[in-house]
Amino acid sequence: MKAHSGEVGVFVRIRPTANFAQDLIQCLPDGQVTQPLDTRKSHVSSWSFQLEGVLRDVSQEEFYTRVCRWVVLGALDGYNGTVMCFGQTGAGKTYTMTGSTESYKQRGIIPRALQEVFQEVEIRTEHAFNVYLSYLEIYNETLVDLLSSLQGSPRPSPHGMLVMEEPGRGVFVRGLSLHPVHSEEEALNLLFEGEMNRIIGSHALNRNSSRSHCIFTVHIEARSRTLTNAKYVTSKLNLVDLAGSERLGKTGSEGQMLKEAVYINRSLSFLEQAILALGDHRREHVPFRQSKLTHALKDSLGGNCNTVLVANICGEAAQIEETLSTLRFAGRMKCVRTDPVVNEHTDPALTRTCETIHDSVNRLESTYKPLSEAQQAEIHSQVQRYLEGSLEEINIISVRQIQAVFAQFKLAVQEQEQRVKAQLCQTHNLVVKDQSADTADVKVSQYLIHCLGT
Ligand SMILES: Nc1ncnc2c1ncn2[C@@H]1O[C@H](COP(=O)(O)OP(=O)(O)OP(=O)(O)O)[C@@H](O)[C@H]1O
Repeated sequence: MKAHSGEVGVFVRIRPTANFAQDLIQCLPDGQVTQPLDTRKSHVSSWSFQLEGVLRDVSQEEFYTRVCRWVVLGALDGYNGTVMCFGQTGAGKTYTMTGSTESYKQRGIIPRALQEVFQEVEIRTEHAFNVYLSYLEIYNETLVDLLSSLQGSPRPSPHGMLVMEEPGRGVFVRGLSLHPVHSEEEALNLLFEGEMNRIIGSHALNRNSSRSHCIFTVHIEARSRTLTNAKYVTSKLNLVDLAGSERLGKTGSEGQMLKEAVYINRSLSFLEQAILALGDHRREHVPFRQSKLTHALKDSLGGNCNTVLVANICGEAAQIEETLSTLRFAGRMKCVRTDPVVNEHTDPALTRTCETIHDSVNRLESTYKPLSEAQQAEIHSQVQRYLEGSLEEINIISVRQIQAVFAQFKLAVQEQEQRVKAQLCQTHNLVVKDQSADTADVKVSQYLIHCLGT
């Protein structure tokens, strides 16, 4: 079940209810929602939403395979990916994203994605992968690093954490720790560490209600082991568990919980405004900076990203208002366009190394190329001037030239020999003819001829 390219994939997951048979909101696979007759308060009893699919009574494994797997595999190919769970409190967002601790079979999207990533790293041997994790919590408009307690985490910045944007790097959180992981086990340990640090509260609709938005990010970098170019790809896989919207009357939140609920509802409303603007192609401005959540998710909602929204709803008729509100949000998300492209980069250090190697290979090649006539004449001239003393150094840039210079020297020595021999022969003849010449001169000439190998 893969969303069409250029569209956000929107899926509905219905939390199973105890009164499944009579109490269920009818939610058909094509996005039709109907309300049971006896709970109708108005005459509108049927709504229609454009969605990828409605999943009811599916196992965690099937849900992951049908909805998320393609986004995870895309991240290994260099595409950014986002899977985000949205819905009212208690609808099953954390169950979907992290899973239940009750059994291994009930593990959610994050542990399954980590397993998939490391299985693929083993299989894709032609690439060297670097995997890093970060875990961000947004609680009451404050950014919290859920992994800051781990060894090796940077000391918290005195200026606090901040959502920032840089060309080429996109959106990132300054001060958020990034942890290298080399195996599924190591990654799961970090996930559990972060889970322990999350802020959980208890209210009428959920005993373990997340009081914050959480963004678990898998950062992937892949370099080819076979190609010696400086290109490499990176991606960010954002797995987002949003805090649940809540009707304050229904949850009965008070005090700190009430304050949290107000922050949660306000930030979700800003998220909805950003989604509305993203889906309206006539609007030039998208209000991402209204909240920390929308700012942190700026490059993860649409644009260069494979995006999936999971709309978690409760099956009970009593939750119809909240369900419709969630489905309206899901419908708006469907209007958001995406344009995923592989994040390819060039390593400047490696580029320089490659250029140096390339230059050396070129020089080595040119070094063994035969010399042209002009080059040979130039070397001949340089050697002559060097021998005469008018040139101090011979300009040599290749092995071929060295060979040519030696050849010229050999020639010069041979010519010199010829000249000496000729001179000596002349002198010898003179000596033979001129009996009056000094015998000592003759001996010197004979000695020289012997030395020169005649
Ligand atoms: N598909 C499901 N199958 C079985 N149990 C589920 C399912 N969905 C949710 N639950 C159970 O329902 C309860 C509430 O779910 P969960 O905590 O995931 O909701 P939530 O949407 O994250 O709520 P909140 O926004 O308050 O954090 C949990 O006990 C969870 O195990």
